[in-house]
Amino acid sequence: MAASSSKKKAGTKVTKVKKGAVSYYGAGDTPPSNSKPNDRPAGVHFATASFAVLLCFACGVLSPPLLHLRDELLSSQSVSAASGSSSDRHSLSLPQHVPCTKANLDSFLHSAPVKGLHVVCVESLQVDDDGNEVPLAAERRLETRSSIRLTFYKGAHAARLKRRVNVKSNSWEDVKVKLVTGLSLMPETPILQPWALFSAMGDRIVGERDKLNNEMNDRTMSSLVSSELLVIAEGGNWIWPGVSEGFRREIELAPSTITGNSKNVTIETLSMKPLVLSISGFLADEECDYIMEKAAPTMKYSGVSLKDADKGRPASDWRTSQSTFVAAMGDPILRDIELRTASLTRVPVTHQEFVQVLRYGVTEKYDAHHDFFDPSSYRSDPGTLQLIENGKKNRYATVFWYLTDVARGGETCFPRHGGAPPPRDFSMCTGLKVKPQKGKVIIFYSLDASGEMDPLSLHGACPVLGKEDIKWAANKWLWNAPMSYVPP
Ligand SMILES: O=C(O)CCC(=O)C(=O)O
Ligand SMILES: [Fe+2]
Repeated sequence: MAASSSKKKAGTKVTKVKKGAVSYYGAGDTPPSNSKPNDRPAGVHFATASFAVLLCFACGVLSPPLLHLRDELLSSQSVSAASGSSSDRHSLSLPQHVPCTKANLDSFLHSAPVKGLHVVCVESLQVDDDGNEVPLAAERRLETRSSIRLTFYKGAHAARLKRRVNVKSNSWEDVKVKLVTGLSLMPETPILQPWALFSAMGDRIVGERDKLNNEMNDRTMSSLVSSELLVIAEGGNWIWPGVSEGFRREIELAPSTITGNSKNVTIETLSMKPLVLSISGFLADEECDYIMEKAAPTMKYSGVSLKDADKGRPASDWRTSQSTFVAAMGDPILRDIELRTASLTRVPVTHQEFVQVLRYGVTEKYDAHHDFFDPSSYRSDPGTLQLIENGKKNRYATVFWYLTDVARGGETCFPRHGGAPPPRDFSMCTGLKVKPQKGKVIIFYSLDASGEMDPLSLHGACPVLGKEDIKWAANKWLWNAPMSYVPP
């Protein structure tokens, strides 16, 4: 990765996209009739926690989400090439240049279309001596251009048939019209978030609803051109393209707020359907020990947030583990991990719930469920419906932290792996099984790239089998929009 400043910033590298190979950038249902992930008792904790988070932001105890700023990179190429238009030159920071080479495209394109995910390449064109529009050499892409050429890979699909259009103006609104028509982008609705456009590194550049003044327009256009390879997520939040099972992508995380060091991690695709990614060594052993120690005094047998059809049933019908929510306020270690989680997912820290720590003793488990809130299951629960704004807001992804190794059992299972039908018995531990490993985290997406609930994200915790084993883990739930508090 090329960076113009000596200060290292978060980024990703991709070169090739071979199954199982690390890649580098050249220069990234429900149980029987359904419990829902969040405990009713824990639902109260959840709401209180969210309120506290909001209060904290309001009073400035926590820093605002600087993730995207922090992730912005000035590539040496973009800087040395910024000799053209004044708007380009005056850009404060531009995303890292990820050229649309075959190797880089291979790290973003899939063998089958992905709903709601698109890749767009942006080329600068200039009129040559014969009056023909020709692409500008990469190092001159920020210079005055006659137009830009957009190449669409709808559904992030590596199809041979790709669409190209030219845009003559330097106006984001004109580019937007081409994107909307070329990719059939769905507009924001009362139950759908606006779409957003990202650099290949997951930096949000602009969104459907953003209103840009002239300066912002110029900066946005420079960002599009300097990035070259762009990603659009119709749900409005970054999602790491899975590419294929076994695909590995190395990314650099934002520096730690405690040590100032940044580290590289490898994101491995465990499953495409549902999308499950695994990151070993994300948490240090000492951090895992610290979280368990901090959570231990308040651990209680977990509840579940009952769906309409399950009212009156005990939580232990589905879940026999203990849990507690832990706030990060005034806790630099937890706060550092939250920011690292935001850097890993490229989803702002404002979208996070407090971490929910879990403990399973021998035989304890959690039957298959979804982490999202399906509005159709909460028709008699106005509190939940209000919280999720009738479905517009929802849990987007789970970053699941494994705090201990478990010798036997205790896997996280995904019974619908590969698109399998819903299991007949939700307590059966079937499908993809992820073994707990201290410090490892997995990311699974409850909503797909289009922002819709993904029924295949059904998952559960297999019973712990070893007599000596205790499984400690934690849910870090990320929402598709900033958290807000709705009084019960
Ligand atoms: O413990 C696990 O592996 C999964 C737990 C889970 O899905 C949850 O708490 O929502
Ligand atoms: Fe879950």
